[in-house]
Amino acid sequence: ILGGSEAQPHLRPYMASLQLDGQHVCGGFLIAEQWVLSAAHCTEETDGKVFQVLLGAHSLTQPEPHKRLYRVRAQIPHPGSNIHNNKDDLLLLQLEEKAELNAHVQVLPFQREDRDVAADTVCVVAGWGTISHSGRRPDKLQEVERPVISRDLCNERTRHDHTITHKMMCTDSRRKDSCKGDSGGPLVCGGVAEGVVTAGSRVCGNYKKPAIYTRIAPYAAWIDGVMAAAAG
Ligand SMILES: O=C(O)c1[nH]c2ccc(F)cc2c1NC(=O)[C@H]1C[C@@H]1c1ccccc1
Repeated sequence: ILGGSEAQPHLRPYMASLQLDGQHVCGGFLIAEQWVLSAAHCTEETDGKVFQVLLGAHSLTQPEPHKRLYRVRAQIPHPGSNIHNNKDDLLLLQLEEKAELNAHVQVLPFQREDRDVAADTVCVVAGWGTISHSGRRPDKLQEVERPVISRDLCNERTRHDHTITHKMMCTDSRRKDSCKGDSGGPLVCGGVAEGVVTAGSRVCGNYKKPAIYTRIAPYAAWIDGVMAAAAG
């Protein structure tokens, strides 16, 4: 997160850190007791290794009550996701067991109504991603408020040049922005997850390259289907 501030500890109890060998790779968030939603690109370059999911954390390194690392039973990227673009950039992770819910570990509801969030709506994005252009990594969860920008503005030639589909949304990236390592985390508007930070590599903090999120509502049926099928 560029230009943000340290989150109030455990006030975003849905936040997840996707880790490989104890290292934070991407964000994610709890959408059900046994399910975390993140971004499919985060599984690139992991040569088939399976993530572990840290829940209940504020600091990535310090011992904290209710902080717990969960094994992942299954990682399911959206079938339409691919390495060439940001399309369908979603990843579902089934935890080995149901997460123990408490004040520090809670599910975040996601938007099911497929309607664009109005431009200028102020949303919040949080994560343990880079906090400086030099790539400094925070130990504690960061957050920043960002206004939604219209798809038309985001699709202008000098911005994302008509690559933003109706299943994506954008926020202003002037100075304050999500960045590498924040991918997979939720864009929260009015207490509901409306988007997931896309994990395609992109410059951060440059107003000419707005942040891109996968809208969640268009994928509600896919998410429900995967969770129902796995429940058996
Ligand atoms: O965050 C992303 O957009 C993104 N997309 C990817 C694709 C492949 C892939 F193997 C990883 C990623 C990845 N995350 C990262 O590189 C994370 C490791 C870096 C990081 C940044 C800040 C703080 C801690 C760690």
